[in-house]
Amino acid sequence: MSDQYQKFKRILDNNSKLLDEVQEKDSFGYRYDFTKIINLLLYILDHSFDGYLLSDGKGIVFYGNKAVERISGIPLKLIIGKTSKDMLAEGIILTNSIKILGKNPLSIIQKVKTGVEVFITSIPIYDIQGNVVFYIANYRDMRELNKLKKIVDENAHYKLPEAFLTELKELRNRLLETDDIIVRSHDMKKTLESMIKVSQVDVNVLLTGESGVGKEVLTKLIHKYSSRKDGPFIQINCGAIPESLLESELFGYEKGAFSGAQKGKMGLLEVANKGTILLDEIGDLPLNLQVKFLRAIENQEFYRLGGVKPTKLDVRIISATHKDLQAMVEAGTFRRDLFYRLHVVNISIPSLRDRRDDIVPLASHFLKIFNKKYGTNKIFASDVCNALENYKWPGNVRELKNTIENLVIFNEDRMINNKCLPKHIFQHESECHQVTGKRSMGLKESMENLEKQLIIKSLKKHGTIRKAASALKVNHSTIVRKIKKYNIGLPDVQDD
Ligand SMILES: Nc1ncnc2c1ncn2[C@@H]1O[C@H](COP(=O)(O)OP(=O)(O)OP(=O)(O)O)[C@@H](O)[C@H]1O
Repeated sequence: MSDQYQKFKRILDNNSKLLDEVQEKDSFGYRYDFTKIINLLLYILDHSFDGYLLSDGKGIVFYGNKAVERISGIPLKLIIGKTSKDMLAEGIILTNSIKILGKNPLSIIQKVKTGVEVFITSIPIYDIQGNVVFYIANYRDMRELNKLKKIVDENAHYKLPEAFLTELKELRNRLLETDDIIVRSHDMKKTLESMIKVSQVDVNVLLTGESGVGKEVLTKLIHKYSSRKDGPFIQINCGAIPESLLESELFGYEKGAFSGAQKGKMGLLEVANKGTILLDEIGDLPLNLQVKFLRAIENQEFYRLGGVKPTKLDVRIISATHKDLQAMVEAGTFRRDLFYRLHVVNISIPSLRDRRDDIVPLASHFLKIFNKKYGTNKIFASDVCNALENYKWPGNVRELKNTIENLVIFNEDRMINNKCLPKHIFQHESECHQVTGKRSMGLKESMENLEKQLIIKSLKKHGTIRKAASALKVNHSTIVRKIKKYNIGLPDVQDD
């Protein structure tokens, strides 16, 4: 104690005069005056670069440090004594932040009346009965975070200090959480890094990936973190609109351009001016429109149907497809010149079966969403995770989302176990798939997967760990160790 105290004293002696006021010496050593210690803590908070807001269990702010004022540009006297609801009503904050006063830590981006965007992480503090007694909200300036990101992007070729990169990644993860996008697998993290990088450069992007992998949600992310974020985000599915309407939808038309055109109409390329347009299913764009579109990109302008005055094209084009455009080019069904215009950067989003580490976090995320939507409180049994991870998910994240919604709606019991899952989920399960699946697993990972599957099967078949161990011709302790290693759930198995 006294060593620690001396160390603390030395640091403070060098930095401030406060310590003399904090301590009161008695005959046994040092006694502390807690009022003074709290003052010391507040002194430290006031000299912190990050902002801190403390509110009571009802969300009424009782303390804010100087950095909150510096970051938000709002005087503290307008904040202290108020809840976020009061601040929203008074126009001090422009986005509703009530959800940060929940039972769990949460991060949000909040816009305040000075126009500044603040990244807030709120952490509830509990008493021993589990009631929230107060909240600590950590304030960070989005401009600072974006500056940090820019430095990293611009200096990607230099080796930056590890701690700096770790912090940046952590911030990116937290930003993602505010966007409700779940990314845990290594491959998807890499894809996301490319997305964030490309969001900073105003180039056309071609996103490839099977249906339901998340092309649309990730396109919105590119738009949101780009310099066009204040412009519109427009989306059109080229495959869903009849060919006869697609041209006027994209390019617009002038009055009298065709019978029935009593008034002129803007096309989506014009509506998206200064923003981003997502052309989904670009492989379905008919050849005649491919020509017109190419011309628009090359000339940076286009004509409405029946129009004689050109309209400026100032949009970032993100095209998405689950088709093999390169093969279509070779087959002559997609123009090569347009392909190269759209494909300045190509980002390929892996199928869900090739990023199995994302499956359970996504399933838990959707369970939370649908529990909230339907007012339920369903939970997964541990065996469900294995089944979900082993299924091929041909419809990718969309199929997983629909499956979880169905389970929440139709499952009678609170606990969702393997028996509740649709039968087809088990039809694809086989060790062979584990070893020869499309994702290129290393030999070690493939062997481990196979080992895990064999243990699960043997446990299911024999019902006890000892019998399963005997069937697999290994010791009981080996199976126990591997159950732990692979996190295998044991609802119906006895530890004999
Ligand atoms: N990483 C993710 N985190 C959370 N939700 C996701 C994620 N990826 C996809 N989703 C959800 O899955 C569904 C399908 O995603 P999305 O529409 O982006 O796929 P897509 O690749 O554009 O599909 P399509 O090619 O059929 O248009 C959406 O409801 C989306 O919100």
